[in-house]
Amino acid sequence: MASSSSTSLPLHICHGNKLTMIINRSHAVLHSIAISFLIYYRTSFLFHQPTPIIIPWLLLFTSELILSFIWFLGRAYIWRPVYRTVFPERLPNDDKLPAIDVFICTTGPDKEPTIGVMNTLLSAMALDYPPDKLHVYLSDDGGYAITLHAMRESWSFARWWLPFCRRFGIKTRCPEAYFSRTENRDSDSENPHNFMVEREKIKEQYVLFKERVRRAGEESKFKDKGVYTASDHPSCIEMPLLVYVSREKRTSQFHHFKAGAVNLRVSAMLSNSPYILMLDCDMYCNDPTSARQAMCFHFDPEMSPSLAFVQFPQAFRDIRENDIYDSEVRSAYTILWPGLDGLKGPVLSGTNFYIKREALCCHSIRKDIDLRELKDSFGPSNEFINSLRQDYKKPNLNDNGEASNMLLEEAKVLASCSYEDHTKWGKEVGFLYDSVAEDFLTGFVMQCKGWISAYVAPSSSSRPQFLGTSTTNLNDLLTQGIRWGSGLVDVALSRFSPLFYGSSRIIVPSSLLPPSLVLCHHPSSLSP
Ligand SMILES: O=c1ccn([C@@H]2O[C@H](COP(=O)(O)OP(=O)(O)O[C@H]3O[C@H](CO)[C@@H](O)[C@H](O)[C@H]3O)[C@@H](O)[C@H]2O)c(=O)[nH]1
Ligand SMILES: [Mn+2]
Repeated sequence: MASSSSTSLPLHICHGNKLTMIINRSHAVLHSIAISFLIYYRTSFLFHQPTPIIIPWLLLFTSELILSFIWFLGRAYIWRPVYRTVFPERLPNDDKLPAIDVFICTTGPDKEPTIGVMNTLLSAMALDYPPDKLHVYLSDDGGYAITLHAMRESWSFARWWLPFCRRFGIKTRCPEAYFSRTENRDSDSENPHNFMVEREKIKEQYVLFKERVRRAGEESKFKDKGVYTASDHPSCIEMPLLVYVSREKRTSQFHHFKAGAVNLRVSAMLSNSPYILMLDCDMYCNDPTSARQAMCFHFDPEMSPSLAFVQFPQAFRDIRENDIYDSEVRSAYTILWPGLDGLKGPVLSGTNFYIKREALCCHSIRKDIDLRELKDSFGPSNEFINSLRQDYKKPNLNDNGEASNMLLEEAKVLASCSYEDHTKWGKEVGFLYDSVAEDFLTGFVMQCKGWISAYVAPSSSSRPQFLGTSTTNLNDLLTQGIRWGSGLVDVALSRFSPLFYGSSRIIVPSSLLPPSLVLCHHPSSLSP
């Protein structure tokens, strides 16, 4: 529980449901007794009655033991489920809030429609947070000219959209979602006529913006990437506030998918905010107060020193009524994550989390640390190493919010694909490369190193903090399932295998969490 600096009232409270806990634990005890009897029965049969059917009997017993072990690991989830309530209105004044860098990742317009990505971008720019403390980076992993062009268009449209949202207290700050709603009672404006006139004006601008982006997408200069392709292009950076980043990609160098695309170095050069919000390009900010909700934990003097990230659930807006494939992954966000939150916190879930930059860069830089040692970890850039030494507090921008040409040149060097050679990026620093499930692996290693996390689900009366699109057809679902499964197998077989790596450092039952995630949540991932 945290107290705001101005009052003694807590910024957040954590409550568990005692009755659920008692029922869960009693059930676990009863079930364990039943399993013990079963094991006793099988063992005594094996010792006392040697029969010709010994092989099937042994096979059956082995499978029962494996299933019991998986069941045992899964108990960690229900051992101590907790729920959080936040009080963002008790945060200190805006001038005391820390800056936030928002990272939105996209791979290309073929799979991820440009206008959808721009909507996510606009919703992030419109977060209810001091505008000078919000920096939005679009990481375009394909390096598409159309994405950069659409981003410039979004910048122009944002000049209409952001003041409108702030003036009328609009809650749905993703323009597409806002204008496609029929009722539009989102504002409690005192002057409804004025509001409606203004709304129509903005809607007109939005339609024009969409049309310009659509037309540009059809132009050959944007369709044709010239000599470059999505996996072979140089780096490119545009700014300010809204920053376009496309890291360099070469076919000769492995790119490590999203983990490689999330470029912490470029943002350290420009804004260097102490907190980072990660977003998938199809996941927009549905509640503008999420940043302040996260700050309720990061401002907690007791929790903050070891708190790596605050995770929000993934909610989806395209779930069909029957959801036959469970695209909503409901059990994860309603049962498992609150269960993990009662222990050491939820696992990193790829998107919708506010993370401390320091947790991703491993450690704060001690003043006495050797420069050579720093360069071995972070690469040769002196500018980048200086940014670490500034303790993540001083943005490198001038009074107009602009970066010098020299800084932009340095940022390009940092975005090059060879910069990471012979450094610890991806091995110990940043998002880890050992698995395609970079989120799970990075979060798990962080927790092994002593960091904790918190989970904030929306209350029944409030709106989901983030809304996105899910996989609704079997083909996409299988592709995603295979990627997640193989990502977890990568982890299970890597030097970070949870069966060995975390166990000695995390106390039981927390140590059971990662292996239980692999075994219970994705048991298929262990099958060949
Ligand atoms: O090479 C890549 C691949 C993906 N992405 C981006 O990563 C995000 C997630 O990719 P997606 O293909 O949509 O994966 P999902 O399975 O929907 O995503 C879940 O699983 C991923 C791990 O497999 C996490 O990274 C995601 O945050 C999590 O939401 C998207 O914004 C992509 O644009 C890249 O930038 N580069
Ligand atoms: Mn996705």
